[in-house]
Amino acid sequence: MRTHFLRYADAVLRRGASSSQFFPRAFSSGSFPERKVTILGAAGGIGQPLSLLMKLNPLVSNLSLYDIAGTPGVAADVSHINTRAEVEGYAGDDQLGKALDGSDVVIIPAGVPRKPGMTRDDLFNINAGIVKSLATAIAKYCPNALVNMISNPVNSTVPIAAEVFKKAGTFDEKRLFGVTTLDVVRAKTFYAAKAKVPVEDVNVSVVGGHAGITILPLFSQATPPSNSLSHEDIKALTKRTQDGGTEVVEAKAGKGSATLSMAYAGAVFADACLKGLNGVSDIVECSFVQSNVTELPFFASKVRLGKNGVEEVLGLGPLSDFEKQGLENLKPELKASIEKGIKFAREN
Ligand SMILES: NC(=O)C1=CN([C@@H]2O[C@H](COP(=O)(O)OP(=O)(O)OC[C@H]3O[C@@H](n4cnc5c(N)ncnc54)[C@H](O)[C@@H]3O)[C@@H](O)[C@H]2O)C=CC1
Ligand SMILES: O=C([O-])CC(=O)C(=O)O
Repeated sequence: MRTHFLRYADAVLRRGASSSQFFPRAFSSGSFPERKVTILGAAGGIGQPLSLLMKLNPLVSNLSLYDIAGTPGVAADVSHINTRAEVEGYAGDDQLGKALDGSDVVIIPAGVPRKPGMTRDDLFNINAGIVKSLATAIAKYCPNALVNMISNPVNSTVPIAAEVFKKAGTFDEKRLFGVTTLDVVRAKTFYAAKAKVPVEDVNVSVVGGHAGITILPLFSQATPPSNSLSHEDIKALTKRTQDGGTEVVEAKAGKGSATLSMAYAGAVFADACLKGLNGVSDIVECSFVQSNVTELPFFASKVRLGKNGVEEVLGLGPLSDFEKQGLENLKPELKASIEKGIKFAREN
């Protein structure tokens, strides 16, 4: 599915078109409602390219960029791009409330990234506290916003945010999302290359969580289907998708983890949330949400997005024996990560 802003970005890249030349009348900013999007961690490796991509999105009327430092520069920079969104930069704790006030969507890529040899869970000690304080501010200043959690470990940071919101009396399970879109982006890319099908036609669901074996791509349901892939091919594609983050961490050799592909994935997911809010029908993306799909309280699967956030959490569909086994294998680790997040939020 092509999004408006991706079509726009494509056109800008291919034709060098200005926004006024490119936007067909139906897509001109006047036809979309006002939407404020706030990025917490906007001066970071993900935050900066994500700020750029959200500035290109015609569904955004106000783009609020917050970090502990450095955001005025990022904001001044992207604000010169001649697209709809008005940009504000906010730095430091005392500006957090203003940054969040009136937000429709809050995207959180705040926190430390991995270095080689680390797991995502190794980030817990630092990122859990960051996420808890940011979630506390969201509960206070924009309790109705859709929250897109990028900060790792997602399998724990989403339950932390949920606990904070419950304590504040603002929790709405329809409005809290762990962003697992990068797993889907990777699965699509790797599948297309192996199955030799055009990547833009490929659809693959990725379910479970967002770390190692908890990432479970459902290649048996991939479209277009491929008869040419052996069981060994599927196993290798699954492993590569599960290890995609580590592949980037190792290639960056100490300089962080995926930032550009994550910014793309974050922009795709935020765009889907905005379309849902605006009443566009049949917007479906995978996300780590409160769920009854399995016995685990949070689980990533396909989710239909609507005017209030999650409209429907979709089931898993028919699984291959390999995927059924993968599902059973991931449950203990995912359960432990969820419980770790809940315990942290309750005790701190
Ligand atoms: N969900 C996913 O698929 C992915 C998640 N990630 C995660 O995203 C997070 C960010 O990664 P990068 O951007 O590469 O890291 P980075 O270190 O480049 O940027 C993080 C930013 O967060 C800011 N920050 C720290 N504490 C903050 C606070 N209390 N309030 C606001 N901002 C704060 C920092 O100042 C920094 O600018 C990491 O936890 C990483 O593991 C990364 C890739 C994919
Ligand atoms: O691997 C990491 O640490 C960052 C991440 O979540 C990803 O790239 O999927």
